[in-house]
Amino acid sequence: MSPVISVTDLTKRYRGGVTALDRVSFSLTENRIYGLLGRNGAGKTTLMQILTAQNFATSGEVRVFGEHPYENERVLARTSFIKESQTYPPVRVHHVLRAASLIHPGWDEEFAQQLVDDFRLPSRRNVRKLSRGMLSALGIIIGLASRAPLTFFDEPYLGLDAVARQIFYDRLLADYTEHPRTIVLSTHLIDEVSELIEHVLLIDAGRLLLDADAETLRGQVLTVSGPVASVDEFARTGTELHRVRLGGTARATVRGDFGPADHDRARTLGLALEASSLQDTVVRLTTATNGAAPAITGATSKEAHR
Ligand SMILES: Nc1ncnc2c1ncn2[C@@H]1O[C@H](COP(=O)(O)OP(=O)(O)OP(=O)(O)O)[C@@H](O)[C@H]1O
Repeated sequence: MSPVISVTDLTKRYRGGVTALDRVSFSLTENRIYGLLGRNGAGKTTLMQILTAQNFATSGEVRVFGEHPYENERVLARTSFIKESQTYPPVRVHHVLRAASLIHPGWDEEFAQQLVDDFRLPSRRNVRKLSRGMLSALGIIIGLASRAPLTFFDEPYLGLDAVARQIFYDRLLADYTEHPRTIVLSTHLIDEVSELIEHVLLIDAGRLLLDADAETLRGQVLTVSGPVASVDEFARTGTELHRVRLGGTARATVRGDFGPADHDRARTLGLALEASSLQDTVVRLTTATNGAAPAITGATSKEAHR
């Protein structure tokens, strides 16, 4: 099966010397939900802009549906990109939705109307008069109802309240289950989307730090706590990412190819053990060695140290 996206050695340098992307390589398979994660300025938006032909690479190869995306109607018609702070012409909401329906061949009008109701969007109001959260809801409705085979959401929920964000997650998951497609979701609200994400891409300072199946990753990063000597011993079986010490006890986040035998050993050592949350893993990996933590790449638990 050919990948939906294939990126090889992608580098983007902006004028002024910022390297936003530094030899990034990965591929995305169809019908998965990808989480594109990373700190502010990591390079996420730049990457999505290049993949949707809204920005140019300095070097490297990008293929979307096997083709170059630039000025490529075949590719762009199958792609939807919902940006943070998306702007619209000053027309009524239903006119914006009508325009979106004409651009996207997979548009589902009934679904769009249902989402308008769900988000309580005033469809006869001019978009200039929408609140910040309502504008975000409009982008989300377009992103979902377009049912594009490849959909990017770049921090789509600026100003959106917790209830509306939950509606977004619920509708996204339900619709994705019925109409599988490739979704790339960039967000800082990692805890909120951790159940949604099937595969994680973590970018830090322009470099791909993590390319891993979310379920596999859950077993690879563990937090152990107990007597310092036991924590020391357990930590030697992997890479220690973080440690907090409290008197004679310690709590450490350790990354490794752990299996049932390691869990048993932790118990024998008198340690409490839990899987690290995705948010914790991302925080620890991007701070472990001042952003220079070893990369974990590949859909399996194989690690590639660079
Ligand atoms: N047009 C530009 N000219 C110069 N530098 C830019 C430009 N656009 C982005 N950058 C820089 O490139 C780097 C990556 O920016 P980018 O917007 O891709 O990050 P991001 O991961 O999306 O960040 P955030 O999570 O804050 O939205 C940053 O250092 C940013 O300042």
